[in-house]
Amino acid sequence: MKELQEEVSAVGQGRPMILEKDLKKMQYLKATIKETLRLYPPLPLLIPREPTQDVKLMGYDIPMGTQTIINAWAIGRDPTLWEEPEKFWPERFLNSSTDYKGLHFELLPFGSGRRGCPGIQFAIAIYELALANVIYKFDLALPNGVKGKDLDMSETVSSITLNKKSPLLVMATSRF
Ligand code: HEM
Repeated sequence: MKELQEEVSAVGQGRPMILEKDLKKMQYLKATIKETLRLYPPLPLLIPREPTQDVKLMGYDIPMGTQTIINAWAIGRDPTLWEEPEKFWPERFLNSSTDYKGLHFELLPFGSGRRGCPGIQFAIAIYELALANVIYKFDLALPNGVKGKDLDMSETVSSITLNKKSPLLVMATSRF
């Protein structure tokens, strides 16, 4: 959080708002969003697919028409793909070309291929702009002396989306 706020403050320089043109200077913000999407993909099982022909994949025979589910949540936490996969560690993306646009199969929050998410650019622009401005304008703290390490980060799936099991309570104090 400290690194994120320092980066956003350095770019904002006391101006009233962070604008879209500022975002390209915020590498830590982008890494933080990637790390969040790795650990908590909003559609953890993407959308089911059916192969249009018989496929042999990694030794498995998948007949045409089989409902196939891709577990992006599990891929994002696979210890053969990620160092310390359970750790929230945005720095892993700072000097890495890995992104979520569907070409790096270890990070698939928006799926991949011709049925991949067409809303990706819009979603990312909104995520970046909203997060940058919240962090820029407010100091955030947990209420009642709760420490970050004690926060309940357990998850649940309702319908097809991933949700936090218990609500996140945060105190926001205006910075200026
Ligand atoms: C953080 C936000 C979002 C996430 C994580 C997300 C994720 C996904 C995923 C995983 C898929 C299935 C891809 C696949 O099976 O390969 C999908 C499909 C889709 N998304 Fe998104 N999405 C987001 C935002 C949006 C937005 C903002 C829009 C529209 C403005 C959108 C429109 C669609 C549509 C229309 C499809 C179906 C594409 C098709 O079947 O051809 N999504 N999305």
